[in-house]
Amino acid sequence: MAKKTIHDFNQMVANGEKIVYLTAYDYLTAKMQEKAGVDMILVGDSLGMVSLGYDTTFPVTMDDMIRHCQAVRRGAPNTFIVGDMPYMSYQASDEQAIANAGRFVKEALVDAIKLEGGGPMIASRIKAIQQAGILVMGHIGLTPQFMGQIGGYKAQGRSAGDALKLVNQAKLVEEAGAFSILVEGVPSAVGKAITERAGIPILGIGAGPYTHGQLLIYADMVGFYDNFTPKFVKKYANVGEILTNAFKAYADEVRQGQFPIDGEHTYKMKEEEVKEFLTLLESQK
Ligand SMILES: Nc1nc(=O)c2c([nH]1)NC[C@@H]1CN(c3ccc(C(=O)N[C@@H](CCC(=O)O)C(=O)O)cc3)CN21
Ligand SMILES: CC(C)C(=O)C(=O)O
Ligand SMILES: [Mg+2]
Repeated sequence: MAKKTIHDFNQMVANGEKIVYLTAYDYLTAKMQEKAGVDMILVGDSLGMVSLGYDTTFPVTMDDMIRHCQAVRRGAPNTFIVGDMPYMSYQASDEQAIANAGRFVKEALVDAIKLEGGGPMIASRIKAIQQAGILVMGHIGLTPQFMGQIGGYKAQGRSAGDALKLVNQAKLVEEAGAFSILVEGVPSAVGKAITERAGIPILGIGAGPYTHGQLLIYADMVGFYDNFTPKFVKKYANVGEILTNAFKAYADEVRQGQFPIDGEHTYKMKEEEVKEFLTLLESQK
């Protein structure tokens, strides 16, 4: 299937078709997701937590993101890929934001970038990157790069006043030129209000069923990442358990000499070569 474009995503919204969005961080996973027909892949800075083992997304660097976006691109050459701008790769200035967004496109051939926030400074960054010719996805609600100010990974927009602020942030991000917005960790009523008022595709993660599409962290929905599981995750498989059992079975068989089996998992040598080999060994004594 041909790679989808923003026109396809806008058409899907017009037709009432949901947009399927998942994160991926490596070649193998991206390949499976493309095969499964996922519409859009996010190489999230959750990479830092899910693949690199940090407790937060803060330590993730541009070089980390570029390397993993390249791997995902190789695995999913025909899927729309969004690169997530890591902490401090766009905050300092519009110029810094354009330069780093440009690296994602130039070095990893992503289709769009995403950045967190809904205030006037972020609106300026979105406008600058968009005017440089790059598609920008906004990200509001539970924004992990603001976790210090939020006070942890907590749902947002749970009071009437905070909910209204999020609706207004979505407007600001859309007006700044974002082609789509990801809304994370908000009550369904807030996801619904933002979606109904938007002129661009609204994607949700933990934002209820009314958004134009859904995102999950792939490692959560297959039961791979187990440090914590957000409330909004549904587990579709238990890959962590399957892999752990496979590793245990391998360990047992190696220890008991049951693996490898000679003749099955081994290289063969012609009979005459073995004979000559033994003679050579003998004559070397
Ligand atoms: N593996 C993984 N999945 C994610 O969804 C995710 C990441 N990592 N890393 C970056 C952010 C952090 N996110 C998180 C992390 C934790 C909760 C969580 O545990 N929430 C609790 C309490 C919510 C509250 O206090 O309001 C929950 O029960 O959902 C939610 C989103 C979403 N993102
Ligand atoms: C949690 C999602 C929205 C994200 O930004 C990421 O995967 O980094
Ligand atoms: Mg992120």
